[in-house]
Amino acid sequence: MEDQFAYKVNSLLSLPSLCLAEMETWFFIVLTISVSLILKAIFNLFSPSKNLTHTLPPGPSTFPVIGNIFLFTKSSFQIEPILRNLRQKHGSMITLFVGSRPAIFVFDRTLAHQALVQSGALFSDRPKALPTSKIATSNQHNISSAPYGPNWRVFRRNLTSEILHPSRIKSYSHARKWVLDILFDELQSKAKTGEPVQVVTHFQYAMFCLLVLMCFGDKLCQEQIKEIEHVLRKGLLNFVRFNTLNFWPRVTKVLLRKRWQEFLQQRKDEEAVLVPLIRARKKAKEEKSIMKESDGDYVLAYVDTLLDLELPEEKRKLEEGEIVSLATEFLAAGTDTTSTALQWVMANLVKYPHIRDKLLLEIKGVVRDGEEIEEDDLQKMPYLKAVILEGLRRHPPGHFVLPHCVKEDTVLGEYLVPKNGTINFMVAEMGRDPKAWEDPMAFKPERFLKSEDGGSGEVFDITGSREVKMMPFGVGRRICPGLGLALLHLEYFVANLIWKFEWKAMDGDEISLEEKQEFTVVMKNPLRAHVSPRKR
Ligand code: HEM
Repeated sequence: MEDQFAYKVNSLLSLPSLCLAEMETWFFIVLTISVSLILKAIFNLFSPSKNLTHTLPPGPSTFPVIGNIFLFTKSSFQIEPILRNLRQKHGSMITLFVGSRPAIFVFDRTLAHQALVQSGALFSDRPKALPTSKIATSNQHNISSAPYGPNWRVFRRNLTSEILHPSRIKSYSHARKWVLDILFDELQSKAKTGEPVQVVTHFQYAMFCLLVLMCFGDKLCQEQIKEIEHVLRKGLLNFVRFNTLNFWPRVTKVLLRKRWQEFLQQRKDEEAVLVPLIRARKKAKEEKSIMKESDGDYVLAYVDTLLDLELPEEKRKLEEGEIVSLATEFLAAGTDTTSTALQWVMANLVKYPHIRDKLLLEIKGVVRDGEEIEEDDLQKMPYLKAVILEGLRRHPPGHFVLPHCVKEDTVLGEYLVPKNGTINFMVAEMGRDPKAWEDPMAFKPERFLKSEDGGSGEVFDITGSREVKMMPFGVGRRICPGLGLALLHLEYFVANLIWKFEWKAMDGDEISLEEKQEFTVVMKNPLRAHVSPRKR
């Protein structure tokens, strides 16, 4: 997730991913720059650090200047199996070179705990933004890209205490109901046609509506929401193309001028749809026409809190562009991650009727026929929680965290983590580690049930504070601040979708769990199912 969608899981490696068709241009670029870089690169490669007692983790041999050249033809998702192979040869910490900068990858759960939890203060920094990210994040003025320091603390505390605090989250329950009704209407009208429904776009739209309301307060009309969604999605879809501009910006500004213009236009388009909403909120605030909390319809919006925020070091309020960056981060971070997880969970429930039936039985034990599922009811559904956790373990929406870095050369395990590199953690691999999970590729929610609920497990701590067994939200100081909200959204929507509708796989259609990288790691064959209102 690192432009305004800093969250983009595709960017997790911070690698410019280039398609083969562009290789000619890139060879030309490489040649043009090689003379000036060669001395620097050789210097970096042979003396990556002043620390003489530890070496970098092992990895494949590199080309001077350009590092592991094969990286330039791969997306981050394609690099995952390469890293897996390298692990057989080199062990659980690997170094790849992106240009002359080392990028370290960690498979080991204990080392992840050591770095991110036990030595959290050392490993919580973010790398310097690449040129496109610098523009999109208003020079690292959002939570996910801000360096570990006072600004990050203020941004993050504002989000967690003002918007994501459990009592505040509760105050958005009417929004969840509103969005659930929109989703039900869409599914019902599709169900009437008798055709199978491809659910993912409906899930994405539902999550987006919810986040827009939390961000801007007002229930916008659906056309307006669709317009914002369209603009932001365009940016997401072009993300890899725009990322290539970072490879050698001075050269790409000449050779890929049109693409730069397209990128800058994208940012302008985002400002064009979001700035009027921010200004409207500001005006209402100035006119004191926003209703008080005691009024029934009042909702505090994320943007309201940003208008009040003061940057501790610069001692000034946020500029409009910075608010745009923080708002787009909020919308992007909370939408595709959650809708991807929702799709994976629903796919498993459609694929495995015995799990679906067990969940339905649990819901029936809590809610009577004809009644709605209230949010408080979710607390009485341990199997539902186990289904969601199993979904996040087996299918984490991001297979890496966002790149971390250290401010000073540091040692992790037996290796050096240098300050001029990045470090990332193999999220999906950890959740599928056979040493931590029996039969790890199977979908078995029971592994998360406590013994009193008929399972063998203990209370599972997803924050990994004592031990890392899986980390779909990251762990430590940079752990996803939206964790609680995401879990609530997943529980609420899964429970209601199972309660209101019957779900059936299409005749003869095996549900495939193959993966594909988009913004998150999604189903290669999106879930299509027969959906019909449940008869009671
Ligand atoms: C299933 C849903 C979600 C998943 C799997 C997820 C996962 C993650 C992961 C893996 C990280 C990176 C942690 C790291 O770099 O160490 C992250 C960061 C972040 N997430 Fe989420 N996330 C989800 C939902 C949300 C929601 C709903 C929001 C907000 C509304 C949110 C806001 C953020 C922010 C702001 C960061 C950056 C934190 C920082 O750098 O301090 N996420 N998330």
